[in-house]
Amino acid sequence: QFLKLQWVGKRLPPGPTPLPFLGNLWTLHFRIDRDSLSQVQKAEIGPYAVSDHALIWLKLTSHLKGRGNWMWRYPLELLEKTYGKIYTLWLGQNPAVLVNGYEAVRDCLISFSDVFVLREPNPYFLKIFGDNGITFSNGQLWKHNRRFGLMTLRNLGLGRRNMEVRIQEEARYLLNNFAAKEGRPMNPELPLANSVGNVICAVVFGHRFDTDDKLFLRFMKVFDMVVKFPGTAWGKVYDALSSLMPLLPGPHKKLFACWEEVRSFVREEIKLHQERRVAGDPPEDLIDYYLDEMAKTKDDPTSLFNENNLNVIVVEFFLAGVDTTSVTLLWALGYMVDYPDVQVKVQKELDAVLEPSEIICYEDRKRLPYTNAVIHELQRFASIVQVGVTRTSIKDTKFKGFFIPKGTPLFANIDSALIDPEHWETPQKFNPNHFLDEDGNFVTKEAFVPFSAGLRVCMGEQLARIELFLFFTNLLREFTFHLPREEKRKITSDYILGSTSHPHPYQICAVSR
Ligand code: HEM
Repeated sequence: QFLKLQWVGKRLPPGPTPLPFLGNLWTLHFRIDRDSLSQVQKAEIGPYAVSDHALIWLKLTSHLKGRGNWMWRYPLELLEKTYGKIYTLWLGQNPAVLVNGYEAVRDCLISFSDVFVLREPNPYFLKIFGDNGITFSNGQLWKHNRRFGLMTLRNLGLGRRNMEVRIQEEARYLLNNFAAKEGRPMNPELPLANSVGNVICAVVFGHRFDTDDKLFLRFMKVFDMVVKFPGTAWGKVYDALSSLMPLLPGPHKKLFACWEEVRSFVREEIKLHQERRVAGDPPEDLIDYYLDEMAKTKDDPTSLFNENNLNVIVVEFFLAGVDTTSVTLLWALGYMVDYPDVQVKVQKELDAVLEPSEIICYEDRKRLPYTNAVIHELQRFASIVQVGVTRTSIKDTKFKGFFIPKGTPLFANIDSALIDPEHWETPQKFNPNHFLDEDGNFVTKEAFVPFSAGLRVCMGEQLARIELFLFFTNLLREFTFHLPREEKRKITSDYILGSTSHPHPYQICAVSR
């Protein structure tokens, strides 16, 4: 096996020598630490948990103690020093190429966009989604579904009841929810997830749910479970032994029942839309748009519009759009508590520019350069998707002088671009000045790529940006956030590394201003 690894490795970019079975886990400072394992299992996991082997190992290495923040960056930085910006890591018995630094990441995602465009099939999501949807599909179907998704998001951004208006409404519900706590300590995680979940409900179903609606709460809870599963030890066993697992008892059986519940919730919504829909009425949400396309192409045997595909696309919008955005907001409140001077400065700007009862619009970001810079900086620094989502090469490829065989998993390390010292003055420090010029004007930065780039760039980027801006500004205008009196810790100094990195659960007080 050792010789086999050596032989296969010869064709790939350089990297540390892999050991049989373990590959390069030792290089990643891997050790099985009971604490880490249980934290990983408990971790809230977002859309990209899947079975990305690298993420699993990175997760396990992330809780090593004694080196301060951003543990997993450290071994990757060491590897970069030894092997350069592009190297191979053996994650167990599977090789993966890591591409580091903004320039190489950009070339990989943009110049080679049509080459590194495939997603690796994943047993867990393959079983649930089959060949449908956007995030895990490839080829013609991916293009077709992505085009439909983008067109729908664009259309929903227009008109009187557009997405911005819906988010403004949702922000008001969130403010009421926080205000009801009257400054007592609370964990903001669930209210944030429910609000962001309701924005996706507005996009796909055309309506929101009361946050005490039992059906909605059950949906969010079951959904949370199915999303978390791939990050658990059992989830990893499932992916490793996927052909055997259907024959064996275990928690995965329960999980697939949960998936069925999620899908039947969505099926019910589709049915309601079908019953209610009057031909010729303007479509109001993603399901309406899709049903119209299905009706238009019903006599075309080659049409890719079908109900199963619709169901998966709807589920994927929750999968990709809830955890990512709500976790970013969770970090946002954590940074405001940890950096009270930044919080005060944001509030001063909001007070100076906006009337107290003025409805905040996304356009207002242009009048609020400091606040806008803070939102960008916290996205950069929180770096929630870490190394990014795996791609594979569509063909044998020469990339920056290295041979990448067809089908090799590859990570364009987004995090390495977000902390590239060539592009950021103080890459390892939370510093809103990264996005301000000397006169305090907001400046964009090309290395700011939290949504990735190229053909597979995040489809919900615009929606997420509007959500982050409106939720953040509304919350900061209304409340001052601080730790409960008896607590002294820093919220943002540590994190749980799931598929998105989360702060450890925390309690804060939202005191009305
Ligand atoms: C702060 C929030 C968000 C962040 C940081 C984020 C980040 C990302 C990243 C890094 C990718 C992978 C792109 C690649 O493969 O290179 C991605 C893909 C995707 N995102 Fe987001 N995302 C966010 C919110 C959303 C929202 C709100 C939606 C809802 C519509 C969404 C929908 C998607 C979809 C459908 C994909 C798959 C695209 C494809 O494979 O073609 N995301 N996102």
